[in-house]
Amino acid sequence: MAPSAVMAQEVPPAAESGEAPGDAQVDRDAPVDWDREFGVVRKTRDPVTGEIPVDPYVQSDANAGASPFTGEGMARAFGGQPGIRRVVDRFVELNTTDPRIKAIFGEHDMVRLRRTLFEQFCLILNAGCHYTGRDMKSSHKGLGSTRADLNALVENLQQAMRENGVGFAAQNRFLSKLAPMDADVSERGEKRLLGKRR
Ligand code: HEM
Repeated sequence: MAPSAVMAQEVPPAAESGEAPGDAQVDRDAPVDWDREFGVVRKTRDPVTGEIPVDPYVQSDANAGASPFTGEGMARAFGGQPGIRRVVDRFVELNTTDPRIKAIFGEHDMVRLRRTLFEQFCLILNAGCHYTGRDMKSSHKGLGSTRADLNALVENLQQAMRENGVGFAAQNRFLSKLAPMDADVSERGEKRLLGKRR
């Protein structure tokens, strides 16, 4: 085959200057793309919702992990949807600034959490919503949260409800809906260490 212009370009000019073959093509000052080197895939936020996409799952109200109250009493005690929104936003704020548990929330999508928590609370309180989030077991899998973390989170929820004028009886009724979820949202690390089971 006759030498072409392309083949002529492939002969490294550095060959005559003593550089190793191929060195001419390596830009030693170019920044290294470490994500590519380590195969890290970064998900970008949806430009409309601001949320980071999650793997596909089947949506169902059953994923909320508790059946709704009947009647309007609980929704009213929380101040309807606007009141539930205030409780959820404050609850998320407390959790993400609480030195005991903020590290667990650090790398996660708080835009999505605020939306799905609102839907979950609103559904359970019978305030007119559907829950579109994941079930409690799969969404908390691998977080490594313990019973102590759950206790801290419940204290924060109590504070958020108290600050937003939810009466004590309604607070306790709501917490009694969440309590059975404990095995799905936390691991019993300390209990196991102590050799005890609840
Ligand atoms: C009964 C108690 C709890 C309830 C009702 C609850 C509720 C929820 C809901 C609705 C979601 C969103 C699911 C989705 O994205 O589809 C979620 C996610 C999350 N929860 Fe909880 N949770 C509870 C306990 C906890 C505890 C104890 C911790 C840690 C201290 C925790 C940390 C998180 C984190 C970090 C996420 C985001 C997970 C992700 O982005 O993949 N949760 N939780």
